[in-house]
Amino acid sequence: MPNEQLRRMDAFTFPSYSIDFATGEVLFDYALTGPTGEQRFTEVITLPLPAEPPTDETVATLGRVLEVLHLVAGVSYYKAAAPPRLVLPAPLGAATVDYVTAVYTKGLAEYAYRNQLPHVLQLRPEVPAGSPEPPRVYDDSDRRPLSAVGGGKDSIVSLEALRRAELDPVPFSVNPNHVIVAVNEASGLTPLAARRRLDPVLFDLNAAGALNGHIPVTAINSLIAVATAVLHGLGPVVMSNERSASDPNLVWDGHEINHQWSKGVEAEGLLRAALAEHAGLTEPYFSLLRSLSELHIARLFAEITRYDDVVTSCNAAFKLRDASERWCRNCPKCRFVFLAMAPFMSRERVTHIFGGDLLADPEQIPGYRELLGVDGHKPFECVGEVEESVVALGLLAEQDQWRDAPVIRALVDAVPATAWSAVAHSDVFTPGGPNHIPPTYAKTLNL
Ligand SMILES: CC(=O)N[C@H]1[C@@H](OP(=O)(O)OP(=O)(O)OC[C@H]2O[C@@H](n3ccc(=O)[nH]c3=O)[C@H](O)[C@@H]2O)O[C@H](CO)[C@@H](O)[C@@H]1O[C@H](C)C(=O)N[C@@H](C)C(=O)N[C@@H](CCC(=O)O)C(=O)O
Ligand SMILES: Nc1ncnc2c1ncn2[C@@H]1O[C@H](COP(=O)(O)OP(=O)(O)OP(=O)(O)O)[C@@H](O)[C@H]1O
Repeated sequence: MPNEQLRRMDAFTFPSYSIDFATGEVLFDYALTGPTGEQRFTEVITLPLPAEPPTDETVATLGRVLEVLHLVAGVSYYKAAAPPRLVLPAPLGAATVDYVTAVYTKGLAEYAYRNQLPHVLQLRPEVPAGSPEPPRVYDDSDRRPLSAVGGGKDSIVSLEALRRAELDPVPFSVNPNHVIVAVNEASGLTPLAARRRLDPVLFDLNAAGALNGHIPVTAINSLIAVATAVLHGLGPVVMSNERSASDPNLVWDGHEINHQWSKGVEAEGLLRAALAEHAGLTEPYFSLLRSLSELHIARLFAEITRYDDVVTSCNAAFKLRDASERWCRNCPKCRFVFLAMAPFMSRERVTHIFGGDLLADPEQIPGYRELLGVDGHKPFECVGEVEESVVALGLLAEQDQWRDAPVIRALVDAVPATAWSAVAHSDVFTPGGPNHIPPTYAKTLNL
């Protein structure tokens, strides 16, 4: 569909979805519609099948989870035209409407900001009248946890904490790439995997200049994980989203713009409420690391050595095409994670993990100045707060292995005195903040 026709679409709809229990394939249909025609999309999500066919009760609960996933996964296709109307297919409860509304507004806020589409932040879905059947209650709280694995340090910390607490975690990933496969192999655990196949039409539309941008992919991964846990009779989905994921990058048009919104505690609470209301799940989903800063997580990761040859957080390694092998060593994520790990391990070890020494590369100084709050705003990446970067730099400046490094000296001189005094009493290593961690799990981190 030509781009100018796409831009005249005035509604986004969810025509249907279906699941084939012989293959695990779930087909989600979407449509951009308008006076000049419609553009259809189909996303195929393939869930791993359990050894035994699911019971009718499980099928019913799974169906409810898939109804929410159908709505949330639509963001990938909605963003191609950003029509003013979001027309939902069936009645929903208030909590579920709240979650879907937040996904399409707060979850797409960075996309709206970068494309200057303020109406997206005001989207209110059109919900058919009526109330859905109340779901059966499904208490999964005491079953084996499904531990989401993204290939980076955070989920490794969680997986090892769950293993150490003998909670017998099952690693799970969506579209596990070479990094995630390597991390799972290093763990020695047997993982579960789901597949997502985006409609190739979207790539054609992108190539023809369709609107594009950041989406709340963690919301999609999370619901696929919950669906997998229900289908396999497993317990809570354990995520590894840190405290700072809840903090916005900036405010635009009166709205917080948060690159990581669907990793934040607000998204976590809204999803839990929607799953309780629509699917009857009592303890479906939480982040084990919610009360920790990225720097604290990096310190916990430094105690684990079996993943040094595989751990990778760089987003370049997760592109669908032309992915990098591991760390690109020239992006905000690489810069931040290197800075966060360096204080807690030898310079040789962190250089080995990254395949190079970012703090020996003067070309990284401009990017580090952004992370330290000296220039610009916090990058639109999954990076820690400015305070965390300043604390990490301060720790390095006191270490013999780093104190005289030219890049460290340049950065220490660039950070203003006000920033140093602000972190003098930092709580970066003090767990805190709202979280939904069940008591059984809270003690697994041995904090
Ligand atoms: C890996 C990455 O950063 N991808 C973003 C990038 O996509 P790009 O075009 O460079 O390549 P691909 O990832 O191969 O995607 C090709 C196009 O496909 C569409 N698409 C892809 C995945 C999906 O779930 N939905 C999609 O619509 C999209 O149009 C792509 O252009 O730039 C894109 C445009 O800005 C982003 O949409 C891609 O973001 C991915 C969904 C992605 O996986 N991003 C994660 C690295 C990410 O953003 N992680 C955040 C989590 C934030 C959250 O709240 O969930 C983080 O680490 O903080
Ligand atoms: N492909 C995926 N499948 C399932 N869960 C994922 C996937 N990618 C990321 N996640 C989960 O989403 C959350 C956010 O991902 P993120 O990339 O921040 O985590 P990570 O890769 O474990 O750590 P890091 O922040 O060091 O990259 C984490 O809980 C992670 O486990």
